[in-house]
Amino acid sequence: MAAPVLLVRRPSPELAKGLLTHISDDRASLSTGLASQQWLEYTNVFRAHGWDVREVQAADECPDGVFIEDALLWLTDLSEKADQGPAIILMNTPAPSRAKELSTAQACAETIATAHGAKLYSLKEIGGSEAHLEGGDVLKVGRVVYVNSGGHRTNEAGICALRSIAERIGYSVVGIPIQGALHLKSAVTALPDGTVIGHMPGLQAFFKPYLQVPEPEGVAVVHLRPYEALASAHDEKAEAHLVMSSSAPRTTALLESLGWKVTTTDVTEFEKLEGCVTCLSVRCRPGSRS
Ligand SMILES: CN(C)C(=N)NCCC[C@H](N)C(=O)O
Repeated sequence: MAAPVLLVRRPSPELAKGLLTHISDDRASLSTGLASQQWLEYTNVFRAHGWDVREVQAADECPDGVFIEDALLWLTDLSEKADQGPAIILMNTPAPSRAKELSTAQACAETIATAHGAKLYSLKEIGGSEAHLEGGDVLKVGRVVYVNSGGHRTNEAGICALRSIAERIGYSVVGIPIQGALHLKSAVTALPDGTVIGHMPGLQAFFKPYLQVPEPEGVAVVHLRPYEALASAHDEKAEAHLVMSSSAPRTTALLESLGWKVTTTDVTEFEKLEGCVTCLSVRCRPGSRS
């Protein structure tokens, strides 16, 4: 894989009919025109940093189709010999209005798997039709894959199916019981040095090191670094450039004060649907500084 691949799907014209679970309903103010502009600017941040941005086939009949992270999961091979190759896993959502997203996501996953020597898995084939998992419920921190065991989009059968894949390529899978947030990555993500960041109370019990951030929108960061690397305290901060929402200026200032390079981007229209900067893409990274 020459350049890392960013899988994205453009927003549906029906975006304002997207699902809401835990936040107040401001969908009436949502502008699909502004959402399209924000989505394009989001993809341009990655293009500007050497990512190969690939569009998954549009799914205009799927209001939440832009949240492609929930449909596909990429796991770089972090096993000792790295002889298995990466895995790209088709998720299995329990949300009826999102089920139709999976067919076009699968078509893209097949293309990526062929082009990049990845093994394609279907969660449903491994765990059965009642095994549910969405990519928003998965947070990779080095060789640990944290999965939400307290939500309603992922269940135990889904976690077991994921574990049967992930352990083969060097990961351990740890369930975290998140309550009161849609996905695991609605509550926490991680800095390149392995520090987990969150905003809701009570999360520090699950993660070490942990950093409380001042805004809920500040929880989500994506690393612009083009390769997967084991989280380490010695990560070159200048190299580990982060993308985050413009809706969290105090968190941006906090992370910059700690030496992290941050690029902010507007995702307000997606935040109205409980989305964030991680949901809008699948980051397919090669395994090392290749
Ligand atoms: C990290 N997050 C939150 C995600 N990966 N997905 C957001 C999905 C939002 C959509 N309206 C829904 O309710 O499915």
